[in-house]
Amino acid sequence: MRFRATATLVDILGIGHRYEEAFGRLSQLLDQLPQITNKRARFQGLGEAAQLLIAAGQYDLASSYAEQMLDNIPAGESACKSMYFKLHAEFRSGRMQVLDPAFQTGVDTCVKSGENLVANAIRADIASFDIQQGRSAHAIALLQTNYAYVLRDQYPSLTSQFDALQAQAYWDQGEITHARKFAVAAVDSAIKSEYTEPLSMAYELLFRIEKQQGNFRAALAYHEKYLAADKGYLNDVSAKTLAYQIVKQQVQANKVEVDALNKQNQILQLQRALDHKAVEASRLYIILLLTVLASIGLLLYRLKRSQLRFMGLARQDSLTGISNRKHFVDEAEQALRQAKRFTRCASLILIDLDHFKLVNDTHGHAVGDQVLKRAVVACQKHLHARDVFGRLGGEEFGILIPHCEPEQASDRAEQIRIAIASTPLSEDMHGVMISASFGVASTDSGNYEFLRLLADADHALYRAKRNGRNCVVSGSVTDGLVSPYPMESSEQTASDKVLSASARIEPVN
Ligand SMILES: Nc1nc2c(ncn2[C@@H]2O[C@H](COP(=O)(O)OP(=O)(O)OP(=O)(O)O)[C@@H](O)[C@H]2O)c(=O)[nH]1
Repeated sequence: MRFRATATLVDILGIGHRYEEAFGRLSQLLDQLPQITNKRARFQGLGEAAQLLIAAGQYDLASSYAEQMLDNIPAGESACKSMYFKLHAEFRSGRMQVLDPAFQTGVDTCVKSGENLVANAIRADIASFDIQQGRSAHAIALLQTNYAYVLRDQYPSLTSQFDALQAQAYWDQGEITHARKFAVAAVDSAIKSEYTEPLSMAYELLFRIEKQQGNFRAALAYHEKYLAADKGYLNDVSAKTLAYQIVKQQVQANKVEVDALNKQNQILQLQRALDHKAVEASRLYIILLLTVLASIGLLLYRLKRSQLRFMGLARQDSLTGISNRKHFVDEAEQALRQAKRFTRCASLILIDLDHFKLVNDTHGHAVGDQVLKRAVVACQKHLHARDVFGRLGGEEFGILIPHCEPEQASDRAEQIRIAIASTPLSEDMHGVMISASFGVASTDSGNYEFLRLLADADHALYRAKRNGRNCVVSGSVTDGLVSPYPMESSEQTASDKVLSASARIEPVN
């Protein structure tokens, strides 16, 4: 509906000589045309385009629109109008050398469809071409034959055209009376408010007729009217052509502007895409970086874990899982330093399993290992949180108890002794006797040196062995480093073993 309304508007604006607006609307109409599928609407729009473009002298363009009309004629319409636009464009182009038979076909088509007005418009072009070609008699015959129908239709521009053409043809034939009659008729039938081609033709003929007849006053009057009509007509033609060119330029300028905007838009889109890509790239870079960092973190974590595991293994006794000798000594020394700082008493219990060699020899090394483990479990049941417990070597163990007076230490040792002696045994350990001897020493004398304390406990332990084993003996530094009991040459005390791994303390005589 909008398309058809615009087409009608183009027609009205053209009739009203508002050519610039008409071409502006026509441009909109032609822009919409590709989207229009309705045949009737397309036919109407194409017809308006062809008609207005012929008026502006754009014959080739008009012809192409007329051909589009011919290609798709809607139901209820004939090819008559489309053919007329095409033929009229061809004739007005001035390129026609001989009369195209299509003109007669056009006339026949229009007559057949009952569109006599259009048929006569085509006949007017044929007659005009005949006059141009010097076949004025033929033109008169054609115009005369159809003149009655033209008069009946009362379409001023066509009537005026028929009159002017007959006047011209009769003039060419030398029939002045008829020429004058039709020239006057052309002036009378012309649209009064407009300067048209037939009006200009008619005034020119009248001027020539009067001049030829010697009526110079009348000739001058017609000449003036001819000049005015011709000028008016040419102005109108120029106005149409100019309007067409102005609108064409505007449309082109708009297109260039739209193209520029589109290009700008494309650049912006490309820029946005590039930004997006850059963000994506940096995001990938960050992900890559994070992955590398995570891998490094994981590697460090694994390294740390295995380091800790190795450190733990390095500190552990592999059979019993408790601290080994070195770690025990380190921990015990640290606990003694603490005790010294707060001048609190600390005690060391040395434990040595009794006749362990005999267990190994009698029941085998595996049973010996079991006994060691069970003895450790028995000890652990009586340990407190701050106690430092470790295996000093072979079947010897040490417990350093911080904040512990000698009496308390002896009591704790006694509890552990009972626990070891009453260790439950499994079936494969049948006949094994487990017991341990205990040597206890304390820092109550104010000496916090680990080796000295170890030596004291060692001597107490030695006495416990001498006392018959499976008992607790408490000793002190006052007992001296020299054992009151003679030691078998093969026997080596726990302190000897520790000293052999660190600084040896020479006995004081
Ligand atoms: N099964 C086993 N035996 C060990 C282990 N470490 C040391 N031994 C043995 O422990 C025994 C210690 O024997 P000795 O030093 O003579 O002491 P003992 O037989 O307990 O005698 P007393 O200490 O005087 O009661 C040796 O036979 C060592 O081979 C071990 O990890 N497992």
